[in-house]
Amino acid sequence: MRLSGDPAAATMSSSGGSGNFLLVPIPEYPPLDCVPNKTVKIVVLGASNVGKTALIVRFLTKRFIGDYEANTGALYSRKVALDGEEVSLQIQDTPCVALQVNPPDGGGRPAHASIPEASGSVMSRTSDDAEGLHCQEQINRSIYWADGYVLVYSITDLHSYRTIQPLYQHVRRIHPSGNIPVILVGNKSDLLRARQVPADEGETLAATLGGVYFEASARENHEGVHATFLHLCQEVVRALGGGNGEKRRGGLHLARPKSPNMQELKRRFRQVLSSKVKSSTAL
Ligand SMILES: Nc1nc2c(ncn2[C@@H]2O[C@H](COP(=O)(O)OP(=O)(O)OP(=O)(O)O)[C@@H](O)[C@H]2O)c(=O)[nH]1
Repeated sequence: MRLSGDPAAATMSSSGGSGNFLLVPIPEYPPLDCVPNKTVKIVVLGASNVGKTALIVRFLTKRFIGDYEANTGALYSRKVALDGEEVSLQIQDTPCVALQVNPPDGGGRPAHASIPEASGSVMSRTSDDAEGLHCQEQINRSIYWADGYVLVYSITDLHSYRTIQPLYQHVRRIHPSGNIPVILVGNKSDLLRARQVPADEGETLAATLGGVYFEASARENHEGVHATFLHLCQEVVRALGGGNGEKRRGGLHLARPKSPNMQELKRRFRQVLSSKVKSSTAL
């Protein structure tokens, strides 16, 4: 990935929030700028707090930003050079999905999946399906829209790992047929001492999903995150019938960003300057 220059981090006072916030520009291309009929649409899915946003920010800016406002599901559009071809990459961040642990007597909410019907009928606000997965309507729409899927769990959170299988089943209910490129990411690999999910469990699960497993750390390592998104983009282009099948050299390079839309940034990222930093400067 090549970013022209290093996006300047800007510190701005928040409107309505408290204190200063560090904003990292994520340059955007308005969708109409997208390269016609060469668009790769990716959605990043997973339980709460696994690092979905951090992975996207690391991929797009090469930086790790520790804290964000609650994930509301932003869409990022970038032009990228993929194996020598220019494509428009759209990455949809999503709010967390929750695995409801249904009471043993099978009580709890009716098991139904509000999946977009071919007729486009309105779906219920949320959907609970047989595995007790709780998805907001916007997540179902993102699943419906996307060509490729990044399923994320944290290696430090067994529950987030257990969410992956029902989440994949849910994706399959929305896309019952065809090849849906999927990668499984075990994030926070820098927290080895807090590991709850062995790497081979991730490998095994990825194999059952028909995808590839990547262990990554949005905090520590840009290359690993880049390789993750590169692999999925190549799989999506192959699945969409682009290229002639074999993996070509060239990799993935982000095009020169336009000037960031700071108003847009205000809506996307905020990082409360950590009290540690303040107290250390106060010493
Ligand atoms: N140590 C470590 N912490 C990480 C890593 N990635 C994310 N985090 C932290 O995990 C927390 C959640 O990161 P987010 O990117 O907001 O996770 P999310 O999945 O978008 O969270 P939701 O808003 O709950 O959906 C933040 O405090 C991050 O700083 C990582 O690779 N290593």
